[in-house]
Amino acid sequence: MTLVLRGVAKDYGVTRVLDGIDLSMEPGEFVCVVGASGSGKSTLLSLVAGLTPASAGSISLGGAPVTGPGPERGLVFQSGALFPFLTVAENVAFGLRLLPISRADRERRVRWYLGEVGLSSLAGALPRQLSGGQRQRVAIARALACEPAVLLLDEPFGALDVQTKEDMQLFLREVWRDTGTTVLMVTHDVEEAVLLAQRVLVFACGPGRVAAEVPIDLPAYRALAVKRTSSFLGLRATVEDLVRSHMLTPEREKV
Ligand SMILES: Nc1ncnc2c1ncn2[C@@H]1O[C@H](COP(=O)(O)OP(=O)(O)OP(=O)(O)O)[C@@H](O)[C@H]1O
Repeated sequence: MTLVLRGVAKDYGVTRVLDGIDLSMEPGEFVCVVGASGSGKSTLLSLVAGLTPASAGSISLGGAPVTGPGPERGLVFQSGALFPFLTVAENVAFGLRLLPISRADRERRVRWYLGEVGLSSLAGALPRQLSGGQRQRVAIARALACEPAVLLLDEPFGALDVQTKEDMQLFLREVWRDTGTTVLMVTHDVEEAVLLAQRVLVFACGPGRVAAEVPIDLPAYRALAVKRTSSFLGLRATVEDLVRSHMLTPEREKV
């Protein structure tokens, strides 16, 4: 399903925080959004998730307008936000209760996606018994279990240590290739964006908008060693420079 945003804007009170967002994502694409704090990156995800309505413009998925949350769009936040009193398997099964599928199919999906994120042996554990990386894996499995056309990720690895973060980045690329789901991911981390995405959108502030788009023409298979190649370092520098040059609000730029 193609995700299309046309002229999307968002106002909070009298403040326009996003303006003129045009974006089209083909099925199976991986796009990362980077940019200054407050440039509206999370707001963009909330709009696509249907958690809040756009003030102008249109958002559609597979030709159908987005008017609220739906199982075809899975959302994962930085904190994972698991239900603390449900086991890992129950957390993964949670969203499936809303889908018109049989109990056997539900159980099959929970088993499959727990296997996919490497947590089958922890199916009966509670979230507090898991590490931060394991909790994020459960959150991703929970979103994937609904087999969404689009996976929306908001800084999913922002709270993890460097080593765990790298493991999760490689894991996410694998899951993306296995499932063919479309991924729209917000991150502060330019290196992460260049490692994961097929193209990177750079947001600017005041109001939030797409200031630049950088295609990431690295090989489809990316091991961590790709980070040491000259093409990776060049792309990272390009995106970093763009982020920096669009950090200032127009008012500050005049000073
Ligand atoms: N519910 C809300 N009510 C009022 N203003 C809001 C609300 N949510 C976000 N904003 C404002 O909208 C702007 C964009 O916020 P948003 O969280 O989308 O930015 P961001 O780029 O994701 O920032 P960060 O990188 O710091 O997470 C900010 O100025 C923020 O204060």
